[in-house]
Amino acid sequence: MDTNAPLPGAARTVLTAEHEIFRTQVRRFFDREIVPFHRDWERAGIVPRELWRKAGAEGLLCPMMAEEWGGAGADFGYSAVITEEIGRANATGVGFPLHSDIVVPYIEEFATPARKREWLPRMAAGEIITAIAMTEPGMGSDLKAVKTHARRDGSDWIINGAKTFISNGQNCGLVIVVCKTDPGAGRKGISLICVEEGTKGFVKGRNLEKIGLHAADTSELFFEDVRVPAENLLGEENAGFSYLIRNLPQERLVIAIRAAASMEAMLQKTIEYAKDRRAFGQTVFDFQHNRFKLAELKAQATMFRVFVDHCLASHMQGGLSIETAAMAKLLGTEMQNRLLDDCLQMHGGNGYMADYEIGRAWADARVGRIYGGSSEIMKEIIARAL
Ligand SMILES: Cc1cc2nc3c(=O)[nH]c(=O)nc-3n(C[C@H](O)[C@H](O)[C@H](O)COP(=O)(O)OP(=O)(O)OC[C@H]3O[C@@H](n4cnc5c(N)ncnc54)[C@H](O)[C@@H]3O)c2cc1C
Repeated sequence: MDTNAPLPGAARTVLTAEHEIFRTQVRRFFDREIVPFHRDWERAGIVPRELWRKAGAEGLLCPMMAEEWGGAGADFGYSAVITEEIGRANATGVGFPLHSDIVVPYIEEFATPARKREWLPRMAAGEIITAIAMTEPGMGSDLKAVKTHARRDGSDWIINGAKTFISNGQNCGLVIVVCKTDPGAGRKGISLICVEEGTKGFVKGRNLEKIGLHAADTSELFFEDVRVPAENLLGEENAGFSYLIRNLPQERLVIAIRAAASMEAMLQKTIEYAKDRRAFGQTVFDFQHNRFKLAELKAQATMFRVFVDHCLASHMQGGLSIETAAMAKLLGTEMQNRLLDDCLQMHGGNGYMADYEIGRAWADARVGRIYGGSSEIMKEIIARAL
């Protein structure tokens, strides 16, 4: 069965044959370099940096980056393929989309030419892994309440503050720090400033213990009188909030795309499991209750695939609105949580065992309703546009 088809027997129209050729290459890389090791990385709490360099050499990082900086100058469809393969393989520790589709685009758009020359080729090669630090111990959803502060001192910025829950936080070679640069100005007093690993006063705290996403490094980060050159500022001073808002639809679409792929893959595995597992003299699939449940799940996943492909097409044409991206994230992650719970149930006790993919996917999916803007914040965004 072709799990990439949105409707039985119908090919997806949003991606081209070239995208699908790329998928074959990505899948081969995943099967060779990621799938056999992901359980070990879950135990270690981190993915090795070496994987990033291999992915860079294979052209799997920053596909959209302009060729002059070391990228492929490709469209977002190529990024979508990588995200889908992460969802399909349940390789949730692999933070490529955060790096390629969320953090690096800020650098490519807003860094000075000298900084772009210095950083971007190394980011495409996987030599510099990136993170973005918005959330703080006392603040997450209400971004304008950020406390981390940066002040100008001659030709430098001096940053003080603490961040938490930062993805790629242990592995990052560079982090974009969301700072207050005009504390009295609310959202109009926020700037984005890059801090490199090894800068004096920049300390990586604990790799946080989570209930899922065990292979992903998620960290506290501390900034104590961290001095960075003025040119580490991205774009204009105090314009950071507007840059963040502009790029959020892509971040939310990435989460929705991964949810769609995860639902399809885990549903397919559950169907196979139910057809194989026997109880009361028949297969689990033979019970009408279970066949009806699987039929419902298939219908829901199919409906979401059509919507998310519509969003993907809109985004590739430059027309995905903030509220439509919020709808995709809200619907996708909420549906994914329900669907994976039903799939886990159909696995019985095996579903609760970490050796089975479904249990891990179920735990990993929970965060989708929280990060990248929680489900409640998505509803706020959608409601504002009503
Ligand atoms: C695994 C993981 C990885 C993460 N990665 C990153 C990262 O790389 N970078 C980063 O900066 N952050 C990251 N985060 C943080 C994440 O974005 C925040 O946790 C999220 O935005 C919610 O913020 P909060 O935790 O402070 O919750 P709060 O803002 O304290 O919210 C608590 C509850 O109140 C609800 N709530 C808040 N405001 C409203 C409202 N207006 N209306 C209704 N309900 C509301 C929320 O929906 C939530 O249910 C990560 C988090 C996790 C768990």
